Amino acid sequence: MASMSVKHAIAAAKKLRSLQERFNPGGSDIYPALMGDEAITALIPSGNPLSVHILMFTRALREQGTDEQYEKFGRRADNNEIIGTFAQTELGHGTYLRGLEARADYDRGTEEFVLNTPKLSSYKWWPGGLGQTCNYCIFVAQLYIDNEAKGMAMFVVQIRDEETHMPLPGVHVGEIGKKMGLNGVNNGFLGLKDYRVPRLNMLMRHQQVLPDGRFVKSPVSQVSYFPMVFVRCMVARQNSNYLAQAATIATRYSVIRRQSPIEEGQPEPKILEHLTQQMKVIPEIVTAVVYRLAAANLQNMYNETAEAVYRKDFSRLPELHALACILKVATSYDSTYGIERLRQACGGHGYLTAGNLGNIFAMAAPACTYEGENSVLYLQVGKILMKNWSQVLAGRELMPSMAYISECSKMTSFPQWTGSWECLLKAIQYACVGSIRLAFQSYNARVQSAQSQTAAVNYSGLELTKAAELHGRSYVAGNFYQQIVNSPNKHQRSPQFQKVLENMLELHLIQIFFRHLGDILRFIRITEDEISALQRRLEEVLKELRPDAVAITDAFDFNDKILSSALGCYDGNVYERLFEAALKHPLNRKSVPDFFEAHLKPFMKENADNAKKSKL
Ligand SMILES: CCCCCCCC/C=C\CCCCCCC/C=C/C(=O)SCCNC(=O)CCNC(=O)[C@H](O)C(C)(C)COP(=O)(O)OP(=O)(O)OC[C@H]1O[C@@H](n2cnc3c(N)ncnc32)[C@H](O)[C@@H]1OP(=O)(O)O
Ligand SMILES: Cc1cc2nc3c(=O)[nH]c(=O)nc-3n(C[C@H](O)[C@H](O)[C@H](O)COP(=O)(O)OP(=O)(O)OC[C@H]3O[C@@H](n4cnc5c(N)ncnc54)[C@H](O)[C@@H]3O)c2cc1C
Repeated sequence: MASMSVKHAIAAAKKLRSLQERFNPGGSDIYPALMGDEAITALIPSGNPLSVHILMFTRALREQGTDEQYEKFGRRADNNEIIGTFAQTELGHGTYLRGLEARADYDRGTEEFVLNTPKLSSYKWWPGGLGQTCNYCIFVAQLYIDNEAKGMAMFVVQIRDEETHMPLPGVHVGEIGKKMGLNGVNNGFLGLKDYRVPRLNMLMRHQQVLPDGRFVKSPVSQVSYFPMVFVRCMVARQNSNYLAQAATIATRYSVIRRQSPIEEGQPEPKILEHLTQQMKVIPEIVTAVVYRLAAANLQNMYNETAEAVYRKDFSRLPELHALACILKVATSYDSTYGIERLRQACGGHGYLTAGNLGNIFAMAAPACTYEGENSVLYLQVGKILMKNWSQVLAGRELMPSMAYISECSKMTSFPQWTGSWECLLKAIQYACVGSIRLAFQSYNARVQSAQSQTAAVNYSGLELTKAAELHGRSYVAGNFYQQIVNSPNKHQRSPQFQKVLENMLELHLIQIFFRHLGDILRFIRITEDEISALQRRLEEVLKELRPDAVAITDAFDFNDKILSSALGCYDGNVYERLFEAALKHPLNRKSVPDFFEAHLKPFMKENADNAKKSKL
């Protein structure tokens, strides 16, 4: 599997390079080129062993290295002359970066760093492609000068000979073992023992170690986290893709499969005629669209911030960090939940490998963990919300994506309930601000009672997480509302298309309203009649969107090769393809399986003999 994945990954990397040259000639930004990433991802259903090389190794060299270091390492990496990974996580630490144990001791006598993973728990563990594919890595270690810790630093480390691919002396590298998916990625482990690299192998765009050992601190230490921010932005796009693929499969199957008459004596309808099936499938189609739009917005913000950081303007880093966290969490959680819900909507055939929904789930699910485990990133955002609430109390302006928090904070009560889109959006935002206020009261009370900020974050963790989740909902729903209702290119849309988009907005807002009804009722009085009216609208908008479901998923434009699903094939010949796949199973090569003579027959005979004996 690994060699097949590498073969496909090389084909994908060549395709990506050509896309890059087409969309972004000579440029460094791979995102425009990734418009073909659905194809790239589909080429390698067991995961891409070059993903981290492309997404993190090359970018870290470009963004964290000096121009000279880019010339020495980055150009060769961009050109795929060397293959690298991003080796930060260790067997013993992944989230708490200040706890990383790998160390880099500066030797001013030789102007080198001596790299060590002092204990088993210090081994790098998980980096994509590290096991077998890569010959280089970005090695993240605690920097020590004269045995004084200076914080985290990144080092370009060659781990395998470029000709023979043999691990170099002092390098212990290999594959970490089978996973629940992505088994073509060869995630690996790496131990270094007294491994020396020249001083200029430390990436020094933002922080430097001078030949005499003097340390020049980064103006903003968080800029070293930038490679992770980029991938969080990519995850938002990629996981919305996974959800869109699953939604396409389930939608197509739901208009092929017929089951259970709705009226006595009537023929069995397509299962998508059942209202409950519509409630399983159509909201996931809309969620995929909602997150794809939010991810595109985030990517634009990343590109703008990256250019600003290149000019040493770090002002937008905090907002990008907050949004990248919230979108990475929301998209990975909701896509994973949605794909499983869509699998269940396809009955038993949804559980067949030939349906590919299990593999799409296995590809999407780890995004809840890598690039910052979701619950940890929610806490990150919760902390940022506490800082911003302090700004609100001090009457200061907030970052644009949090402006609604200021507005809602000035409302003494929620206006008369109208049930309009603006009303629904404001209700989610108002509930979010109410949750932030309550979280801040708990958090601040703890800080005032002399608890450390870290402890206060931990003990207020449930409320911080709730506030962060509602902030994510507010941002995503607000972005979707703007794109549908206030988009500058709205007039270019046909009335029919605008109506479909507005139906999707209606469904998204009502669905989020019902998902957080408890949170909303905590702060807003809504009558039973007003809630029942929303229930009716939900049923109505599902009915309205039903005729457009296939067209919307066709517009995702995934071909059969990408979907790789007997349930979601464009020609709708589901049963023929399921049967074709079944006949290809190795067990069907022989009429009588080998295990019959070896195991089953003796087992049955022994039981029959025992039964006879017991009768005697
Ligand atoms: C061939 C073709 C290929 C093409 C590919 C096809 C397309 C595929 C696309 C996408 C698929 C994705 C594939 C990806 C593959 C997986 C790769 C996975 C890689 C990894 O997992 S890398 C390791 C990731 N690890 C983490 O994320 C660690 C998480 N932990 C942390 O971030 C930190 O420890 C912390 C933030 C949780 C805690 O930090 P700390 O305790 O040190 O201190 P804090 O007080 O919390 O923070 C200090 C300060 O810094 C601010 N901060 C924190 N993080 C950031 C950041 N990232 N950016 C900016 N600022 C940050 C924080 O807000 C605090 O600020 P204040 O001091 O409060 O102001
Ligand atoms: C498929 C895959 C690919 C990966 N690729 C890479 C890669 O290329 N490079 C790389 O460096 N890493 C990679 N990783 C590692 C990934 O970044 C880590 O798994 C992730 O950061 C979580 O760290 P951990 O696994 O050590 O879990 P831990 O940090 O040990 O956390 C375990 C659990 O403890 C809880 N927890 C931890 N900290 C806190 C906290 N502060 N507050 C509350 N609860 C907390 C959470 O529930 C968390 O899930 C990959 C992981 C996977 C699954």
